[in-house]
Amino acid sequence: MSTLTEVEAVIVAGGRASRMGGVDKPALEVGDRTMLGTALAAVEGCARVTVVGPHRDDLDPHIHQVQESPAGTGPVAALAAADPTADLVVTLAADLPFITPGTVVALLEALNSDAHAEAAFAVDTDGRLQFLLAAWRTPALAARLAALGGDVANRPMKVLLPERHVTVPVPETTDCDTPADLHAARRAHPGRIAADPAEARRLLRDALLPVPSRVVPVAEARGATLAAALVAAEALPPVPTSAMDGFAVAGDGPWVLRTEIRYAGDGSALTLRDGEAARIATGAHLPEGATAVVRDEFVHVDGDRVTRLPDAPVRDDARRRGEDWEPGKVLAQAGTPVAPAVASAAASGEVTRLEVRGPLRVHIVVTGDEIRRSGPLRPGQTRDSLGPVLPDLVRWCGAEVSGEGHLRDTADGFDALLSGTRDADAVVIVGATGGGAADQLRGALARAGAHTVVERVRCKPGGSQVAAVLPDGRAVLGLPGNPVAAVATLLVMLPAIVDGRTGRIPPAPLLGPLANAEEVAGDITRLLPARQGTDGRWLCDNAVRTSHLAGLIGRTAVAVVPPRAVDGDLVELIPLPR
Ligand SMILES: Nc1nc2c(c(=O)[nH]1)N[C@H]1C(S)=C(S)[C@@H](COP(=O)(O)OP(=O)(O)OC[C@H]3O[C@@H](n4cnc5c(N)ncnc54)[C@H](O)[C@@H]3O)O[C@H]1N2
Ligand code: MOO
Repeated sequence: MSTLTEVEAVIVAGGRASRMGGVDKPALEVGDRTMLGTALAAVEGCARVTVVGPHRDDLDPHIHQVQESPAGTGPVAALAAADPTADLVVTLAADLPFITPGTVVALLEALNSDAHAEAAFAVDTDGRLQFLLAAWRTPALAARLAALGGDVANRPMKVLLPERHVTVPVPETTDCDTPADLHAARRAHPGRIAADPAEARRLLRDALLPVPSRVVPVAEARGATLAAALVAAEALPPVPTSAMDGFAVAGDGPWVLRTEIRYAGDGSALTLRDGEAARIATGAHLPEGATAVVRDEFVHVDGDRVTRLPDAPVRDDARRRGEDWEPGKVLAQAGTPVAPAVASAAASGEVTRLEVRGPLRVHIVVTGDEIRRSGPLRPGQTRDSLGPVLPDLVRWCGAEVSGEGHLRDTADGFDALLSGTRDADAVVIVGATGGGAADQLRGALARAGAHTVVERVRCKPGGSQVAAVLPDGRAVLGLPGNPVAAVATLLVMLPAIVDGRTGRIPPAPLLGPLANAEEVAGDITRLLPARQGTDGRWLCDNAVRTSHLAGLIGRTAVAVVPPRAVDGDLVELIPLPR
């Protein structure tokens, strides 16, 4: 067979996947790399590799990048844009998480084994032809494209099918078109031990698919994430307005004072003729004919005569229509949380409804036969010191509580929990990450068809946490039972679930310099209660009892202290609720 050095590869990696909430499908991770990364690995060694789609800054510079025109017009347009020149070309999609270099070799061998064949196509286990997973004689592909006479946009791949072709059974053809496909592909890969909390967050965020968006009145959007940009519907100000208490004037002055006074909220008709002035209040709309506003401090009024003071600066104290923005101005991009400023800017821009995802609805469960919420403790029981405060912590992370419960340590109970909380977007389970209880949680996750994203994290406390995704997209976060570990893990991980499921752009972490790093840093990342000293540096508590939250009293944040940190290092600070 030919060596790969005579072969080009074209990877079709376009557009936003509409069936997956508009995510960038080639960038989704399955296993330990993106699906585009899997495609690139499969064609490594080819003479030239072309990726067709939106430009990706993170690709190796030797990879050729082109975009079909217009963008998003399908695979035929993408192949036309790639324009390969080597004798042979391998084409593949960027949503095939199981293809390998062997898949590519099998296609090329099949093509070479039949001198008359113009192309070799993969067929899946059901015998269906995979048009994009193919090897072509490049002139044959060029001829098929030329025969379309430039009409390549949004054409089905079958228009390229040459009469003389061979097929190759390829078991790795499973593609990822829907969330269910993606979920099934990911389940085939084991969960990971994350190197630190930052990696755990990234893995979880990337494994989650956004919930469907909805259009709601602004007041109902608080706490959600914008799914579409907030675009001003009206100019601000919509009409010329006075910025000061003073006089609306027409012309250069001096002016004759009209008896009418222009108050804010006054919409009556008033027209100034050249040489006239009228008293006006801050926020009032300018009368017709007004050329400027002069504030009280800059004029002298004598009867009905108004003159500008000789040393007063000549300045217009009016706000002009559109001075702040014109209609169509993007006030906040998609992915922005609907915080008070966003809701307020929507009001200023005359926008009454927003397209949003979320707020994230979280179902909270504490587990453990020994845990008791209220009433006197019986022998063997432990007071539930987490259940009463978890709702506050969940809301602090920017989510809503859709339900709460206490679960006994039985397999049935865990199964019922996972199948019965479908109105939630995420399930937070406390105290089932280690020992026997963990088997209940992991067993129930396996029976429910979950994909475990994070199996453990290299950090202390919180190392035993589990994060998984259920087939319907719900996130499951298993928090360690020790209360300090549970709180630290929740504060680190729940915001990542909000990001992943609502499409929120991850907020930049809050950073601060450490005061006593050398005392508290260990071999793995530590999550420690911290407070700010008078010199502005952050002091961490080294010896923290994890069985109660009293150690968090008077502390402002949980510091994420990386291994071998030194004094003065900037570290992430996760604010604690006040
Ligand atoms: N042999 C080992 N045992 C444990 C290890 C270990 O590495 N080897 N790790 C310890 C650490 S660290 C943690 S954290 C816990 C994690 O265990 P689970 O997530 O399964 O949690 P539980 O065993 O159910 O509970 C641990 C601890 O916390 C108390 N707890 C649980 N829920 C509450 C609540 N709502 N309010 C107050 N206290 C709660 C529970 O009674 C236990 O004392 O495993 C350690 N063991
Ligand atoms: O895993 Mo435990 O969470 O270290 O405290």
